[in-house]
Amino acid sequence: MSNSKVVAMGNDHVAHDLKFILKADLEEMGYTVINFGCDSSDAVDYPDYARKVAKAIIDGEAAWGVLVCGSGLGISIAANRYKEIRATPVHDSLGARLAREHNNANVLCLGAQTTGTWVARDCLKAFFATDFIADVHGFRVDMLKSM
Ligand SMILES: O=C[C@H](O)[C@H](O)[C@H](O)COP(=O)(O)O
Repeated sequence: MSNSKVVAMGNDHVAHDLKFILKADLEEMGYTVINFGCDSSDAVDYPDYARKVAKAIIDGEAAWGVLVCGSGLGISIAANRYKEIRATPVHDSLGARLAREHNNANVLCLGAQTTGTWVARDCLKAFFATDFIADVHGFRVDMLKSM
């Protein structure tokens, strides 16, 4: 079965509320969501959740990831430790669109403390509505793969 409509989600304790909102949006958009995140305010460590989502993508369980922490920064740094992951922190829908068009990002990172709920939802929609423009930008993404 194709995993192209499967999204792995991960988040820390700061971001469980936003995670559930984005999960519902993704399901409404027709995606199956695997929730690897934490579901409460009890303190956890964002690298653990970035690792779970990266592993799901590397193992072929999901094609996409959405990671949310306070800033969207720590969790993106953690996810980008994995060669197969192109995780981009995004703060508006233009950034979300360019992350797909130019960078072929496979993981969207959002900050629950830095991006309002409606902007985050807008970013999500833009990210998942946009295709990579491989014929123009593919050679640079290939360069990333070889680094
Ligand atoms: O980049 C890291 C994230 O913003 C974390 O959500 C944040 O560091 C968690 O901080 P605290 O444990 O103070 O809630």
